[in-house]
Order: sequence, then structure tokens, then C-alpha cells
Amino acid sequence: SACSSRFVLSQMHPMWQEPLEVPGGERQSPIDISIRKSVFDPNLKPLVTRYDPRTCQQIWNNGYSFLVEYDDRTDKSTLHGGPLEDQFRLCQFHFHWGENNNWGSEHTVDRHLYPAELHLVHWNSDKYSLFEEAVMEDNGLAVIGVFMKVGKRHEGLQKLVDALPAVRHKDSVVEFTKFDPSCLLPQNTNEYWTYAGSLTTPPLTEAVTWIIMKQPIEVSHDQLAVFRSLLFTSAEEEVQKSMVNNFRVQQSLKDRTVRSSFN
Ligand SMILES: NS(=O)(=O)c1ccc(S(=O)(=O)c2ccccc2)s1
Ligand SMILES: [Zn+2]
Repeated sequence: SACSSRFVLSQMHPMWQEPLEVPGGERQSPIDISIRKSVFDPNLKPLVTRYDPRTCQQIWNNGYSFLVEYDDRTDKSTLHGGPLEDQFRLCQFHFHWGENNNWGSEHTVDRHLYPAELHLVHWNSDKYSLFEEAVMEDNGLAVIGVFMKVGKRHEGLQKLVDALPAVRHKDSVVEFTKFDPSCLLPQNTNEYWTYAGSLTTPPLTEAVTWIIMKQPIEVSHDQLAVFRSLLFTSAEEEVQKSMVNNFRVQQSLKDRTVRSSFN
């Protein structure tokens, strides 16, 4: 899928310094979601996801996270509803996590940090014909964020966890098929926050409608430990660096309002 293979994320080290200026800079992500400052919007609709597991293709360690990539050449795995006016196509999902269970998520809720956060990345296939075009437009992308907390083992996630040793190093790819990402959504997808933001890794473009689920999913301590066994570095590099703390620092809300789909 074009959504991540053609875009080589900036070669800056994953703990990259914040670039001096970013495109626009008025709607950057991630942010802290203040529950009391969010505004209930009764016009927000339920989210509708239709994912076809047959579009799942591979897992790729891009040196920043690991991406599970989907065939986005047709409208087989889609997202619409919620705050969205158009239909969006799933291109990949990936995660952000910490070196321990005390932190790791990019977004926070009333400053509460989760040990990890899942991002399901979609692009507006009603308005654009290629992912590359959508990335440059302010309504081009929609990312569903799901918080992850430590608890019982997540059976659906285990198939993915078992494949991770095959993509331990940066630039490694392994075939990964027949995975339905809706198993990673919480059972209640009607309660979410939404706001206008950006990609949280370079190019940081301000093209994302963020949809953050209120209900976290539970994963086990051991499953998160396997995430931390991945490496930022490629097999050739002599010094291996554990892939941990791959989250961006929080950004100012500026002149934005976070809406909630629930009261
Ligand atoms: N963490 S996040 O969900 O905001 C995110 C960062 C990068 C991507 S991308 O790989 O889709 C991509 C998109 C456009 C250009 C390059 C990569 S998605
Ligand atoms: Zn992300």
C-alpha cells in the first residue's frame, strides 16, 4: 500500500528533535484531551468501520514503529460516519509505546498516560485517488486512536505479537494476511473525542481528523514486552537500540476545541 511504503519517514533518529517549524503549526498532534473542556456534539454520528481481512498484506518495521499494511487500491476496508463527511480507506495501523507501563501513549486524557496507543490510518478516497494526494489536504486523513492498558491478554493481538520477531530490525518486512483490525477496537466505539490535528511523525502535515476512543483495550504485560523487543536499528548497525518511547511530545491545543460524541 502506498500509505507508508513510498513515504520514507524522515531519517532523523526516532527520538528526533522537534523540527524548528512545522507546516502551519496551528493544529499539531498529539494533545492532552481535557474532559471538562471538550464539547458534546449531538450531531456526531456512530463510527462505521468495514474492514476486509483479505486486504491485510504485511508487517513492516520502518524504524519508528511497526506498520500492518493493507491493500488500499479499492474500497474494501473503509471507515465513515462519526465526524466524517466522506468515506475513508484503511491503509495501515501501527502503535506507539513506552519503555515501561507508566507511559507510552501519544494522547492523554486529563493528563492520564497509557502504556501504548494504536493508530488506524485512513485516507479520504471520496476526494482523492491516491494516499499521497490526501496527505497534503486538511481533510485528507482520518486516524482512529485506541488507548491500550495492561490487563488480560488480547487474543486478537497475539497473532500480530507472534509475527514481531520476524521484523525485529528496521526495514524488515514479513507477509501478514487475513487480519481483521476491528478485533483491536473497543466494544464501545460510540464514545469518542474528535479534533483537527496532524501526523505525529514527520512530515507532521496538518491533514488528520483524529478520532480517539474513550474505552481502552486491554493487552497483557507480556504482549507489550514483545513490542519493546523490536529495534529502531537495522541489522547492519553495530549498536542496536530498543524500539521504545516512540511517541511525540504533546502539542499546544491553540485555537481548537475537542468534541465528544457522548455527554
Ligand atoms: N502517528 S500518525 O498516525 O500520526 C502517523 C504518522 C505517519 C503516518 S503514515 O505512515 O501514514 C505517513 C503519512 C504521510 C506521510 C508519511 C507517512 S500515520
Ligand atoms: Zn501513530
